[in-house]
Amino acid sequence: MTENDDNLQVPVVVPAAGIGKRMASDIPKQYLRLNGKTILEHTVERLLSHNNISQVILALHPDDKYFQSLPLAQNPNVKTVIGGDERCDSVLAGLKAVNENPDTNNAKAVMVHDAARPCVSLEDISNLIKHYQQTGRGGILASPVRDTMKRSNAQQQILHTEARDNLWHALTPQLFNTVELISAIERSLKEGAVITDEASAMEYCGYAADVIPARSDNIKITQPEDLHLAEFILQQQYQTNRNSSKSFNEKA
Ligand SMILES: Nc1ccn([C@@H]2O[C@H](COP(=O)(O)OP(=O)(O)OP(=O)(O)O)[C@@H](O)[C@H]2O)c(=O)n1
Ligand SMILES: C[C@](O)(CO)[C@H](O)COP(=O)(O)O
Repeated sequence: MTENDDNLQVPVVVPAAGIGKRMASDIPKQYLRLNGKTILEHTVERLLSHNNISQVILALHPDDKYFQSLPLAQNPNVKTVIGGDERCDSVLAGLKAVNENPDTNNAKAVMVHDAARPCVSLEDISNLIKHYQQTGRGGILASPVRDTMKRSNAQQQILHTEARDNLWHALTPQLFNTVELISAIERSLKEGAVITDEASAMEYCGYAADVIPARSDNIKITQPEDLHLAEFILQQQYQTNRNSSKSFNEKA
């Protein structure tokens, strides 16, 4: 069922219950600050600045002691649930809240976006939503692989070179029919399928899933060296926005 409506509102589940092991920081990486705000705030504010997004459902760690001190905690458009042991568990908790919440349960489509991806562009989100509206098919933002890709054994001995045509980095948001995605994740978990993103659950259950070409600077902040890169990307994006709003005001 496509929803050709410019006012289509798509709720977003944001898994934010991780502990950031690979970041090796004193606090969960989503609460590290870049340009004066936590990564989580950057991400949620970016999402809520999109015309088709008015509800964010955050999945938080059961022992999260940081969120309540953020202004986000007072935002009526931000709801929270308790996440789970794995990302997919956190996503499922958020999806069930979308399906049960009267503010969001009439939405046929839902997006899932990592808290650790604050640099996502509004245009890419628009492209993902337009794809769903025009085709009725779910999809994921993805960036084409640019490097030669090698497959090795556990001893890091190269086995072969992977063909890289039609090979993509899966990004987020990922957009799917809410009920179908809940069903796919539940079945995948029940049957022990390895799912590291929403599309892998949909693929496992035979649902359609498309890639929508997107910017490669929609990075997932994972390791320490990602922080400076993300800070630079965000600074560039905010500067571009300032310049465009300045030139708009000068023309007005
Ligand atoms: N049980 C989990 C694990 C991860 N996440 C979220 O899923 C997103 C992507 O996961 P990842 O980058 O792996 O974050 P962490 O799991 O925190 O990182 P690490 O694997 O290094 O511990 C993050 O926003 C993270 O907070 C979650 O909500 N629940
Ligand atoms: C969902 C995701 O960001 C797509 O690339 C990725 O699979 C998350 O993996 P992680 O190991 O939970 O960071």
